Amino acid sequence: MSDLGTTGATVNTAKSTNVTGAVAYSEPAIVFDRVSVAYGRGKNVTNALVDFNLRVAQGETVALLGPSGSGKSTALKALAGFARPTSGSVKLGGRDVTDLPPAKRGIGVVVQSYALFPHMRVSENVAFGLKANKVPRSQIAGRVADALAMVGMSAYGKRLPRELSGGQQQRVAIARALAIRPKVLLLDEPLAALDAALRQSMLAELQLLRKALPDTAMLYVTHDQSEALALADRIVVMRDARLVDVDTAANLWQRPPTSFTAAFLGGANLIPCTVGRVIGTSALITVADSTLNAEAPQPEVGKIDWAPASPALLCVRPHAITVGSVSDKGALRATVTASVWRGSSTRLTLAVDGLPDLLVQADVPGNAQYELDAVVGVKLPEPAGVLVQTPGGTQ
Ligand SMILES: Nc1ncnc2c1ncn2[C@@H]1O[C@H](COP(=O)(O)OP(=O)(O)OP(=O)(O)O)[C@@H](O)[C@H]1O
Repeated sequence: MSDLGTTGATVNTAKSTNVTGAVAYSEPAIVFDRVSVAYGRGKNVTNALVDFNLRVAQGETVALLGPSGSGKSTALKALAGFARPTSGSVKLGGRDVTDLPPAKRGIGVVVQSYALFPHMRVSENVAFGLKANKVPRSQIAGRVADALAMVGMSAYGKRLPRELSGGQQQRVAIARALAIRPKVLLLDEPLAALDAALRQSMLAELQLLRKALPDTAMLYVTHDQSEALALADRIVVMRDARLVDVDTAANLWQRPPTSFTAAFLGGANLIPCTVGRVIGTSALITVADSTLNAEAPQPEVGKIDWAPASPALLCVRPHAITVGSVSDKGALRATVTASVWRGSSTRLTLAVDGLPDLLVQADVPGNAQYELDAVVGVKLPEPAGVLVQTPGGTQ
């Protein structure tokens, strides 16, 4: 497990230079300190979050990414005050808020089913938080108009929530949270209710917003990796109530620390291989009797022993695989077991000779016409991919 989430002093603490030129370190905007949350009691207890550590710097966007039920929303609820930790603490701007009621935490929250005030018009809903936060009356109309424009809802200010579609209501909820320009903004699957085109434009809006509010920390729950990749400075990958990995999107993508993250982020192929000679961060490996080069990464903290003759997994993205003739130099012989056209590419599922119990996924450009059971040649890139430890780290 990567523990960058617990080493926030070096990774997450915002640094600024004050007027005297001295470097000042400010408190992280968000701290989870060994937070656990359990629902129910006795035999019916669900450990929804276990020993969760994370620091989010001021102005940083962190995405919580993981499969359904992995504890993402629970982490967010613990911070917002909607779920009480059974142990551990949460801090906002250095202040322990574990025992504060939600309304006193001063954070903007958008959840998937956020209920707007049904009797208030859209503009009144958005203005509500501004009034509660004592924004001068003269600024309210302008701030409401700005917030509605950000979510493409300028024309709907006079409507009641029941006169809007679900997606439109959610956009108003986002506008309402944004209008108060909170230091911490929590978003739980905020785009899930929107159709694909709207989701894209809202993603772009949220990116702009991120730039427009450089001091606001955002914690963004999603199970959609493309949202996490588009928005987050860092991604937390969660599984079974625990943090599995945390790092920048680029690092998690290029050098996944765990097989779970490799598979979850981008659906990588994890091909069993045997490690040979390792020099620095390069390794010779054997895959189905072929000897190939691979990257043997080292984490920033700790060290992986890529021991010679030990088993490992070779992480190869589907788009990095080339499919051609079986007679191509260095090609592995494979049989096409499925072919699905996806518009700009075709996803081939391949049974590769010498790799039993594994189907390799390859994305080839365009609408490639391959017959089922066709024999093809599969070439891995150079280097062939990145080594990932087998689950449990057995070497
Ligand atoms: N109020 C509750 N009472 C009992 N169990 C709950 C409650 N809320 C969540 N859980 C359970 O806690 C676990 C974590 O749920 P959580 O909603 O945090 O997951 P998630 O990763 O956000 O999932 P999703 O992506 O489906 O929203 C799940 O097993 C869920 O069934």
